[in-house]
Amino acid sequence: MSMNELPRIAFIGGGNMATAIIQGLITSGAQPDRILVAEPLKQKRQELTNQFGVLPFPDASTAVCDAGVVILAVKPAIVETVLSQIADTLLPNAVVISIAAGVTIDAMMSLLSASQPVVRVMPNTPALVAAGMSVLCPAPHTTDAQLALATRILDAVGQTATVRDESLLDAVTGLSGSGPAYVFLIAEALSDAGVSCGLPRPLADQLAIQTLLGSSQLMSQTGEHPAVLKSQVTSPGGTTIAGVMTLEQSGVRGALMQAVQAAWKRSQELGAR
Ligand SMILES: NC(=O)C1=CN([C@@H]2O[C@H](COP(=O)(O)OP(=O)(O)OC[C@H]3O[C@@H](n4cnc5c(N)ncnc54)[C@H](OP(=O)(O)O)[C@@H]3O)[C@@H](O)[C@H]2O)C=CC1
Ligand SMILES: O=C(O)[C@@H]1CCC=N1
Repeated sequence: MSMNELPRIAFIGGGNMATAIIQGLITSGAQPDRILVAEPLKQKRQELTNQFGVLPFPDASTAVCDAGVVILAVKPAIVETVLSQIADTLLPNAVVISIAAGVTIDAMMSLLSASQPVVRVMPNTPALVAAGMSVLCPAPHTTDAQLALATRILDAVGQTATVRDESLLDAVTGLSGSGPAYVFLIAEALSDAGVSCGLPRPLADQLAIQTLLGSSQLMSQTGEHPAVLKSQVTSPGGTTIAGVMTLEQSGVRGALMQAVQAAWKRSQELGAR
């Protein structure tokens, strides 16, 4: 299926994640006039239309009436309100994709007809530059073809993986969903460190960002384990092992593990509400 053959896609909510996915779809060749966006804020609707040529709607129920895919990209707390708004106008075969953290398939199904295809997805913001990571979990009654359609949409903005055990999505949220924030925090800290050692800020920013990017590409392209690549940087008695030792002494590994676990638990709490 080429991008031009995708069904009409309605986004409910035109915020950060919706913008990232829309950008990826259009870059991959999707037709802007087959993408509909329901967004209450007039200025945001206008910006999306001006930037991408997508069709703007002030309310969700009109946007979904002839959409084959509906992507729920609103805050978790209002997913159920939106589902109640669209339940009557949704096409029976429209694939409902929710990217909301912690909103379970059961919670969604309680507001939809029992045969409505549903896929829950956890994406991340690098989708904006087609380097996202999205993990999909289909509802048990969703067909392979419907899952393949959802996968195709998310493939446009980066890599995809599928899990069948929905509870794993909380861990996915803690790692790849929230993970970009941890990486940005690390980049900021590395740049600050460079400045503290006398580097001008623009150069420190460039070094921090390119070091993270280059190291990620090296891991991804060689397929080598991070521990092997780390050992290639650490010369015996050299500079790197001195830096690594202070990171170990400050418990950086434990801190990162605790961060992922805290986000995992928060996702479980959101799902239990
Ligand atoms: N940001 C991220 O990194 C990730 C986010 N997610 C999930 O994606 C979802 C969206 O997050 P994000 O894009 O960051 O949030 P945003 O706040 O940027 O986007 C949500 C948008 O929905 C709009 N909205 C509110 N009510 C309605 C409604 N009734 N109908 C249509 N649109 C409405 C909001 O408008 P207004 O501003 O006027 O309220 C806002 O523009 C969340 O559920 C989050 O859990 C998942 C993975 C990663
Ligand atoms: O912080 C959040 O709740 C959302 C979900 C994952 C990333 N952002």
